[in-house]
Amino acid sequence: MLDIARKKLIFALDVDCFEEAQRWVRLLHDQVGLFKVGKQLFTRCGPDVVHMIRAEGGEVFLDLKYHDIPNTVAMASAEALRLGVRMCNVHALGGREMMVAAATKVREEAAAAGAPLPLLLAVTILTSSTDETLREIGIERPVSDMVPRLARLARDAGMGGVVASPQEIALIRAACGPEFAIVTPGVRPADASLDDQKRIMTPGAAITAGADFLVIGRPIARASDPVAAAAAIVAEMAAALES
Ligand SMILES: O=c1ccn([C@@H]2O[C@H](COP(=O)(O)O)[C@@H](O)[C@H]2O)c(=O)[nH]1
Repeated sequence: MLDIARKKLIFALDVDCFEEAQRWVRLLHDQVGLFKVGKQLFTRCGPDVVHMIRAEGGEVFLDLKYHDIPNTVAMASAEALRLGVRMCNVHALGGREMMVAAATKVREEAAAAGAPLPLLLAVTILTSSTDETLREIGIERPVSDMVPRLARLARDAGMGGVVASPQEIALIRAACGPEFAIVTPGVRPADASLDDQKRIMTPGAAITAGADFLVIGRPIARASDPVAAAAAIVAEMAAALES
């Protein structure tokens, strides 16, 4: 069960230099299933960091959350495919036409190249957001309405899953069924700092709720012993999978 749990843990590589990213990959390679490359590291290091992780034997979630006109997002998603990432994502708030364009382009390009299809994810509502955040930008519906609504839109547009808080897993499963992938940041061990995360759950509770993958960064990166912190999270996930 520990192996299954480990494969579900994604470490957020939120660092600002290539060498530090490589140190983390080497340190945590046996503890986690994937490494997430986000805006900070990709803006600093570009595709080289993705190539490095793959050369080290790791798999990559390219978390660039594309949100632009449909053609731009489709072309950017095709570039993500060419990098050989296992997962990449767009913002569901970019709308149906944008998601259809991305999903269609990635499928066509993967088929033409004989390349494996990455898991295309749509970010629903960021885990740092609350109902109040939505009201501030003119969205009167609560997070608990918006997340399943965006998840359904993403599924119908051809996305393979969503990024959401573990708090919304039951709503997403009811809207989109058991096969639709749910990747959850906003995960905090019971004694960890929440940082800027607002809609959180513990690793065990997220697994029990049905998360397919957990994204965790600072609780591991800022621990005095990151390997032990990752191992403790994996053990908590494994215990939840067993029960
Ligand atoms: O809704 C979202 C979408 C993406 N993220 C990303 O996940 C990690 C979380 O890191 P922690 O240090 O564990 O908070 C981070 O890279 C975010 O960009 C998210 O948190 N919420």
